[in-house]
Amino acid sequence: MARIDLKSLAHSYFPEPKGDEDYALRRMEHVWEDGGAYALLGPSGCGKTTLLNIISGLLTPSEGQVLFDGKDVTKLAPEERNIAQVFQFPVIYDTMTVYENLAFPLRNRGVDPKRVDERVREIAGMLDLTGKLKQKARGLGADEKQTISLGRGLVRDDVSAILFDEPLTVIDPHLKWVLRRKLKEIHNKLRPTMVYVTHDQVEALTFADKVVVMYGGKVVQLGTPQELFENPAHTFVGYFIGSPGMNIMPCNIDAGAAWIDGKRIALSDRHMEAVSKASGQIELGIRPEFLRIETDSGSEGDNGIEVNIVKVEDLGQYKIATTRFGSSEMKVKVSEDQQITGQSGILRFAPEWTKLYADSQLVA
Ligand SMILES: Nc1ncnc2c1ncn2[C@@H]1O[C@H](COP(=O)(O)OP(=O)(O)OP(=O)(O)O)[C@@H](O)[C@H]1O
Repeated sequence: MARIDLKSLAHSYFPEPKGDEDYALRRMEHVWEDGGAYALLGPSGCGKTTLLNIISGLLTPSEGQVLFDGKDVTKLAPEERNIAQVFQFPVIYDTMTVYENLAFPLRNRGVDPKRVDERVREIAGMLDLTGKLKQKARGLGADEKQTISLGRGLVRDDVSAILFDEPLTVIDPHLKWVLRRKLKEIHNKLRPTMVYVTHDQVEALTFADKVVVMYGGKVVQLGTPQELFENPAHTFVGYFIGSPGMNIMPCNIDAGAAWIDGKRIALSDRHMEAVSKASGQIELGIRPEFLRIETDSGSEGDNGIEVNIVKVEDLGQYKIATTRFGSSEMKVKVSEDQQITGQSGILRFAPEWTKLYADSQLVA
């Protein structure tokens, strides 16, 4: 498997791009480690497929290079790149058995029959296809056919990378969950370099060691699921990751505090120092998990503000309280055993989890 380097990579579908807005992919510089499981995550139109197609060779980037283990593959066609690909819909031969389908990528390259047999049985075992090896693919359901496609993608152990383009779209929700876990297990066992495109954060966060979050043609953060949760580098990552997403609101900075709708939220020296060097629109962000609501007694103090509680949704293992002050709203994740009485309370901010953004970029 290979390390993938994206060097000064950018792509515009226009022959003469005039500005940033003409780029489907804005300039990026990344190293994706050999044996890593990467998810490309982002909303429709953010450039995921463009990036995947550049890595697979279906598309030649208008700028920059793609290297596999240091070798420049930018101009090579997909078949010259030694990669495996799994698409949204099954790519299998209906007239072949499941065994033959799984064996195909290996036989096609003249792999020794004994090795073919070992490998087919190993992958079939991992994907629960062993009992179906002798069946023709034609009679199988869409889920099973797509599972075979995954198997065909995984069966070679000599590819530089395995690229998955929303591979679980056609799979029913329960099996989706099972296959996601299986892909993760297979990755842990075989350590191929995997790149997995999805717009589903749960899929990305359960599958990947590193998630590449894309927005508006840019990689806005590349990090572990924990990093994306704890330290969103961009307000989009705050919104997009988490359920509900981060509370993010414009604020003014003055006298050692952030001011939102006339309410004062004390900031640390670290916040103040970083924000003093920043310019642009300043926003405060805090995840619902790092806010507390007190409804019994207490006063605002340094890290609390008085709020109205406008809604409490009980989601079983926890509740989400929607609080309002002035025209601002913040959501709070509350444990299932906390009783919320009354219609007002004190909303408390954990200072270490209070983030400041300048023009959407994290500053502290
Ligand atoms: N062949 C093309 N010609 C011109 N513009 C294109 C082409 N393919 C994609 N685009 C544009 O490039 C941008 C990125 O598209 P891309 O398909 O890479 O996004 P995506 O994140 O994969 O979206 P989706 O999840 O909907 O597939 C979009 O603005 C899209 O309209």
